[in-house]
Amino acid sequence: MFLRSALSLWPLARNGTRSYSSTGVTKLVAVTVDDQTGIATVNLQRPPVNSLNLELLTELSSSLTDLEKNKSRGIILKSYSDAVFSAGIDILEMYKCEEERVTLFWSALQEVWIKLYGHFAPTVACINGHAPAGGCLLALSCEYRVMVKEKTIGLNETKLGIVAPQWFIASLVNIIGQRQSEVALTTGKMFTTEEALRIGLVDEMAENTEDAFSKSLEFFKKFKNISPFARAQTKAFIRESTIQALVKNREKDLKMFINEIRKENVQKGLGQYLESLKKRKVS
Ligand SMILES: CCCCCCCCCCCC/C=C/CC(=O)SCCNC(=O)CCNC(=O)[C@H](O)C(C)(C)COP(=O)(O)OP(=O)(O)OC[C@H]1O[C@@H](n2cnc3c(N)ncnc32)[C@H](O)[C@@H]1OP(=O)(O)O
Repeated sequence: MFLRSALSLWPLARNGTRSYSSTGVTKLVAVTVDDQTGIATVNLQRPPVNSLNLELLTELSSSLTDLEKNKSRGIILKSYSDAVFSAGIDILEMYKCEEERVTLFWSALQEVWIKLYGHFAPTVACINGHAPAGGCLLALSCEYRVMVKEKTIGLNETKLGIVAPQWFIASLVNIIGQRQSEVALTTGKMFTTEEALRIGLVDEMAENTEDAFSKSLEFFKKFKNISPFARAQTKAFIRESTIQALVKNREKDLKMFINEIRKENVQKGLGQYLESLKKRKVS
């Protein structure tokens, strides 16, 4: 009953889904809520590779707030593209960046992670494309991961000459354990879907996006006979210490980020990495 009235805030589309965007105009994040199940699909749509810039993160953050307020029954996070789930942080947010913008940018990333990692309803990452670094972080924040075959995922920060912050690391350790994380992080390992499945970094492999989406929907059925309150509170207890570690240190984490990326050698490395991405395209 409550769900129905909450969902009525969203305009109903002909196919039984309600669409909305946090800004009133669908832009970088499109949310549709299935009228029957109350499950929201959050589609990242920033071509070409869904790299995470301030605007995308701001929209994602307000979409997550709206879903929390509207008591969504669950979230499926996916990409508009069948090639890339998210290329991670937009390198241009870190390369030759202005202090004011980079402060807003990193704060928005922290905010998204806190909201997604701690979202009360079940969350699934439908990883229908490559998911390096920040893209992997978004997937790790969800409770369940379904990944399309022959894609790649991982926290490859060291390959860019940067260090993954503690909360990135904790998100990985909580899923694959300390030993596997240490090897993966220090080597900047990008796992194929098959490898990721083998070490438990993802939970299921899918043939294609459609299959991944339908497997993502199946996940919610596990909670058919479980009290939503008991489920949500258990999740909160399990995730609380990881979330609090960042919440209590947001300012310190922000300063560390700004300090780190402004280093001359880091800026040089980021510049070279950007160049290599462009060259890779030509060859
Ligand atoms: C004491 C010290 C303590 C320290 C504490 C910590 C302090 C903080 C440290 C900082 C941490 C910062 C964390 C960062 C995490 C990140 O997310 S960094 C980003 C990492 N991302 C990547 O490495 C992905 C790079 N991209 C790719 O590998 C590929 O693009 C792809 C596999 C995703 C897709 O391949 P394909 O479909 O072939 O597309 P492309 O032709 O490669 O790309 C199209 C287009 O997009 C541009 N692009 C790709 N990725 C990015 C990106 N991340 N940012 C910006 N732009 C990107 C690419 O250059 C192409 O552009 P053009 O069309 O050529 O203009």
